[in-house]
Amino acid sequence: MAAALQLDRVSKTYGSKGGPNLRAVDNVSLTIREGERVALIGASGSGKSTLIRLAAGLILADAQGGGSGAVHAFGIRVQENGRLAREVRAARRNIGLVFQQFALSGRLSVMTNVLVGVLGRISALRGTFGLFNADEKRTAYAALAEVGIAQHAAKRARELSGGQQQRVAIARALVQGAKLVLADEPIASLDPKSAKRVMDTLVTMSRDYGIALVVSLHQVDYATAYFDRVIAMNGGRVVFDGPASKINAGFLTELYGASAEELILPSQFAVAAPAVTHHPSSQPVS
Ligand SMILES: Nc1ncnc2c1ncn2[C@@H]1O[C@H](COP(=O)(O)OP(=O)(O)OP(=O)(O)O)[C@@H](O)[C@H]1O
Repeated sequence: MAAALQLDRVSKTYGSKGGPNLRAVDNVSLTIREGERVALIGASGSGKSTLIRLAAGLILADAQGGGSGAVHAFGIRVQENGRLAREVRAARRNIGLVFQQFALSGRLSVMTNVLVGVLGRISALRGTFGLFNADEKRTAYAALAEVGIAQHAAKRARELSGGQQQRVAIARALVQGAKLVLADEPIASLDPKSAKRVMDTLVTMSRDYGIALVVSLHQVDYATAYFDRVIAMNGGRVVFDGPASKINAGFLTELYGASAEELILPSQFAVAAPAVTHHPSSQPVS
């Protein structure tokens, strides 16, 4: 069975005017299995966002030759050796993105934003003119109901709160039929209650539909509350990849020194247990 995501010796170097180049991701190899849920943690600037963008083929890895810099999703090549793969569109069809920036089109309705998830499957012409059929609309509405915001379907996306917008992005990934969801700091800048709802929704979706999930998180407390496997990055490298149960304050200080502090929530913000519902009879909404 092909891995949901496979990275082979992937690096990304950013040039800076007058200064030294910065290696944001340094020779990372990792495998995420189908249906697996993984939290990606690390202090600010450790390379989490860059890694997620590389995985989605939104940015190109360094060209180093020798089969390095290869990214595959479900066995389909996304990029290799600093070039996007010819089959990248097919690979992306399986990948849902839940990103804070460029997530939604604020002036379009919530419903239309979710319908964008269908675009991978319908003709470009029909998509351009927004000609979605009744079946597609029903599917999109069902996905919005699934993430608990069907009542906002007709509103413009920008009228929704940050947490609601993240749930629209999750509904879009469901409609898309994504088998892997990459979420880049989906709860950054959300209040604790909204953050919990977004995390609950992501994990419920993953459990119910067997969707692999990679979530970058600033706060380790969410990583340990919601995930079995944690990948920790520092200076562009993977410094830990293992069970969440190993992560505690002492271990984080070993990994990050003083910057461990920014990863640990003050106790008044302790993360409540996940409210993850399981519907064994659920059918994919797509
Ligand atoms: N487009 C870019 N050009 C130049 N440098 C960049 C670019 N994007 C990221 N970097 C640098 O690469 C490093 C890794 O950044 P990245 O955003 O991946 O880290 P992060 O772990 O996601 O951080 P945060 O938690 O603050 O989002 C940082 O030093 C950052 O300044």
